[in-house]
Amino acid sequence: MKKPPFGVLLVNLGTPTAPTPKAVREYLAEFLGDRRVVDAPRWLWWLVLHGVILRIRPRRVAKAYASVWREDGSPLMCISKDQQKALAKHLSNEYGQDIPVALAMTYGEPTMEQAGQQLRQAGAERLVILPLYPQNSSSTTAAVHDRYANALGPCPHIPASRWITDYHVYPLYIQALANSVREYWQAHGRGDRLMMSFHGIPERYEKKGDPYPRQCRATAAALAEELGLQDGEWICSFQSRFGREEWVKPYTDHTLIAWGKEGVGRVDVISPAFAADCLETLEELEVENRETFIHAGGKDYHYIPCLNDRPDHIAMMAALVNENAAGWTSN
Ligand SMILES: C=CC1=C(C)c2cc3[nH]c(cc4nc(cc5[nH]c(cc1n2)c(C)c5CCC(=O)O)C(CCC(=O)O)=C4C)c(C)c3C=C
Ligand SMILES: [Fe+2]
Ligand SMILES: [Fe+2]
Repeated sequence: MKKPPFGVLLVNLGTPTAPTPKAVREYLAEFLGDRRVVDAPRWLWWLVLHGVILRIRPRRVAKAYASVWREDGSPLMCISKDQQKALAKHLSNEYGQDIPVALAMTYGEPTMEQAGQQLRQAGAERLVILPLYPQNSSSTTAAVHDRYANALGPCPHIPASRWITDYHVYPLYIQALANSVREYWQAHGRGDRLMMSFHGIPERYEKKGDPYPRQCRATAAALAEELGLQDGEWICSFQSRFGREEWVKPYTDHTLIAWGKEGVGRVDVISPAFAADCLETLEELEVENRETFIHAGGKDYHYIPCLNDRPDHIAMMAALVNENAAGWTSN
């Protein structure tokens, strides 16, 4: 077998194995136990997490997962596997030989160790690591970095590796987003306003230097420009608050309430922080926030899906990988 010039490690967040309180509890324990996600003092946070949050939240969140669960599993997992297969096919066609692409999740399975073993078995000695987070955050991208470093802990020979820390204004990313919005408008007509709703983080994290909110605002501005939108026709907002402290603003739900009261007729919503549809888009954005807007007096609410395995999204990933694999194209 001809050795591949490199392998690709795709990484996303992870998701429960089943839409049940038990599986959600296990998932949240690992996710929320990561100090990159919640930076509170360990002993205090451990008490709150295990003593309060993991006793209450899993039941409610499991119901939300059940409402979006697919026959083949959690949407985030199913779509990530589709992306992995499509990227492997795309790159293998380009190179005329198999380019191994492994999928790892930061929390749960497949683990970084499992993905690493798969890449080793395929003969990959150099890796391009692509965390599927367009914007770089300590709570996501840095957590991938920690897990990757930990997984390499026992390795006597670490592979050459190149990191894609973010692609928040990468032209092919912005173009793929714009294509999906234009196609949606062609099929369903166009709303009065376009809301670009990103997963939030605590305001405090931004003050400590987390580049994520700034990069979200830059993605939104670049997409607005690509679509030729004027000020007042679009907004960059933040969703999915967790806990009691202030998160980055403006909040998606508060904005929708204000717009509903103001008499905005139709709003179109896209979420350019997510490479794949997941609980936060399919339940929170598509269902909960629709109700919020309509209840406040809004008339019509349209959710535009994530890029998922759209060919222009996969082509964008391939281009990013190729740029980072420069000089590695032969054995
Ligand atoms: C876009 C990237 C994400 C950032 C940044 C992010 C920060 C962040 N998230 C939490 C807490 C939760 N997030 C939850 C779900 C969730 N978060 C992301 C992505 C980002 N999170 C995704 C893709 C998902 C969905 C996973 C799925 O299975 O579909 C959840 C779980 C759901 C719930 O209990 O409400 C929590 C909790 C924090 C605290 C944080 C930054 C500090
Ligand atoms: Fe999150
Ligand atoms: Fe949520």
